Amino acid sequence: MGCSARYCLLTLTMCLVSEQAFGVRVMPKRKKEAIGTSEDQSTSASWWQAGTATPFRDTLNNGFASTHGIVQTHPTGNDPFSTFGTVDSTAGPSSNPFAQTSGSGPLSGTFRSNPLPPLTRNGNGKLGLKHLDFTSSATAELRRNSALSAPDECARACRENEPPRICYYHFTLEFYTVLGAACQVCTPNATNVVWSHCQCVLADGVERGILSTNRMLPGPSIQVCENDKVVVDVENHMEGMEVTIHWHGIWQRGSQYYDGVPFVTQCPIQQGNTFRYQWQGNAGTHFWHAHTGLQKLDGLYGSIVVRQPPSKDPNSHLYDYDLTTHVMLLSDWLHEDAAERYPGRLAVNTGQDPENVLINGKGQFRDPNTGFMTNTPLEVFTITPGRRYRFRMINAFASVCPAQVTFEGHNLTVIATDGEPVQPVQVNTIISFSGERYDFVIEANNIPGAYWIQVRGLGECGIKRAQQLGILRYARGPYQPSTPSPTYDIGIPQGVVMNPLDARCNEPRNDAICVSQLKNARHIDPAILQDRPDVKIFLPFRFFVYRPEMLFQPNTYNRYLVAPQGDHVISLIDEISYMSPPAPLISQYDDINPDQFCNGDNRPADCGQNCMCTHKIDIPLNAVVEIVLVDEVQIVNLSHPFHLHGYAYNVVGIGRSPDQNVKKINLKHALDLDRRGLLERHLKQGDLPPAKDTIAVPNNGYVILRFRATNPGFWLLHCHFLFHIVIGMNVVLQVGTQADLPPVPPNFPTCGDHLPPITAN
Ligand SMILES: CC(=O)NCCc1ccc(O)c(O)c1
Repeated sequence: MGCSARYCLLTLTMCLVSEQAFGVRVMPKRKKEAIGTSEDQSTSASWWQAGTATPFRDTLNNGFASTHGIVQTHPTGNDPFSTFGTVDSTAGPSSNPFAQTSGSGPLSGTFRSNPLPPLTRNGNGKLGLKHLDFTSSATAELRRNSALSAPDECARACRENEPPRICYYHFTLEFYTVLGAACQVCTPNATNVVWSHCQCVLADGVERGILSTNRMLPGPSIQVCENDKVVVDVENHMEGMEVTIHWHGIWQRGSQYYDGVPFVTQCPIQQGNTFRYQWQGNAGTHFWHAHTGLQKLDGLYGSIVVRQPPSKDPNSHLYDYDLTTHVMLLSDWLHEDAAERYPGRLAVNTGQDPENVLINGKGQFRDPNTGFMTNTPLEVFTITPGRRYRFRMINAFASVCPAQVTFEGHNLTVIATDGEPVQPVQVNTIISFSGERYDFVIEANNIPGAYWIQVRGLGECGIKRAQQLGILRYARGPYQPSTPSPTYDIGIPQGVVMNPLDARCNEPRNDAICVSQLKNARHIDPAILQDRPDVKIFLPFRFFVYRPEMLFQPNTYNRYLVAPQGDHVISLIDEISYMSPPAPLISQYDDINPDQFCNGDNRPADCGQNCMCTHKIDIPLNAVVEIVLVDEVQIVNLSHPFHLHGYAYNVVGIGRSPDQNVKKINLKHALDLDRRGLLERHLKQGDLPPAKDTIAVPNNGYVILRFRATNPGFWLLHCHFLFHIVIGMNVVLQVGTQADLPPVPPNFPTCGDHLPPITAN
């Protein structure tokens, strides 16, 4: 019964499963013993009942999810409904459920003996040792080195004068499965942070192969305090695959070689190898993801939260809680490997638009053909009446769809974007693009109950009407919202929108707020606002559309993407399509043939319309840099989000052509507008352009960014849409020279071509 070729209705699957892994429902008491968690566990039995979208538990009151603990910014308040109490200096070890197994306090700086959940029993009632095997390498490292702190010790309230920690993580990357056999052993019961108690990945209830980190989706969350050192051992067990991990939003000052860009800052990590990343985090909401190939879209991502003492956050007075569980990672989701969509097909499953959207890896899916809906758990965020909560939203989409987030019955006060604080603005809906983060405060000031959270995929996602729901639940209130579930077409009213798609940013309006209208909550280097920057770079970008006869000429093998309408395209920035060099710029610069490099001023001879080379622009250290990104994409209605590694830049202007006669903006027109002083720049005394590291260039428009190039390195600037990266929408900014960079650590892996002389027998 029940299983179509492509997916199983979870109800049926889980009914089967429950017979094997029983106890969950039939013998709740034994289940309780077996899993050794809080009594609330038994409620989880109800979630697979057919036909309902009942979320089965709340993320605050669960057992092992307590690795999340609770991080509170103001140690005076106590959340009366939290099971584990709040983390504050007076709470001592008991605030940390793992710490209960030992005697030393959380500030001792030494690793305590038992970082693992208690041993579990398997279905036969025997002790299952699986968990020990699973985390053995992490455990071993932590045991060996007493200077290291475990992930749950690092996810804490931050205070001034506390010594920094060294926070250790071990990521095991594997091929894995949604609804795999692990789901016969257990059902996940929480938003897991670092180690999942249960290795069953449910996603949206549709079976598929994925790539996973520690058998979790999303992968582990890294939550630390500013000045902590983060150490992540990435162990690659994806057969036949290489990988790098990029720490999106982390500036990597002094650790430039750990930025995770293949062939720019490192050789990719080979199968069977472990690569140790070490960095110190700048404060804010960030995330990590694979930067190689299409792996991110198959599941290799997770959140990063770098907290500060409240005294250092200009908006800390606006919220009472900054919980480890109130991270909201949005991802788009396919029901097949991403590689099925690249270079792309002409007949079935065309284009690159996702089937679904996930919130923290959770969601449900409605089969458009049968109308059946899976009933996997939705994400639930629990709040207490009267309190104000900081939410940290991460757009980890890979496709071109913007994500629109709306909370039923609650305003959102935006207080930060891409990790950088802004002066608070109140909105009802946030539209975000791949790579962006928005932090907002929600006050639990409505009638205690359960409220819908709606995340709609816009743009191309409108074709499949991809959306996902979550629940904002008042503690001790009902689990199920009283209103009908919002649909794609009849959703929660959007109200005032952060980041409107029309990008009308330079006129008064009360229905929307553009990013360029946000005000930085921090001081701005006056040099940023000077009339003339030291370096000014116009970067137009577009697609090149191949004629098939050109693309499929015998003995040529140019890359391409089959776009939704069937065009075969590559990406161009300043008429160049980025190609990776054969070895990393940062560690093996001299191994690279200088002819490999190019830029607008140095185009290789006879480089045609599809010019492919390693696009690199040199920038003097400490220069004030202005970049004008100009959307030259014809026809399609896309806004491309550009991400810069190594920096947060100031967004000094967003706009479209003021010239009514111009149908399509291009480089020539943008240069002309600039000469006439008609490009929008907020550089007046007292202007406070917000700092970001990812910004959408409006369709048929431009964005102007500025930064002072104080961080030397090789920094990728690129469209964050995954399929645009692989067809070349990237450029490397080389800031300073090799002499300005720290040397790579000893035995840094090397790679490159192997082309020895051909020997005759
Ligand atoms: C004429 C033209 O520029 N065609 C490109 C269309 C395109 C390319 C890539 C995408 O991801 C997409 O959605 C659409």
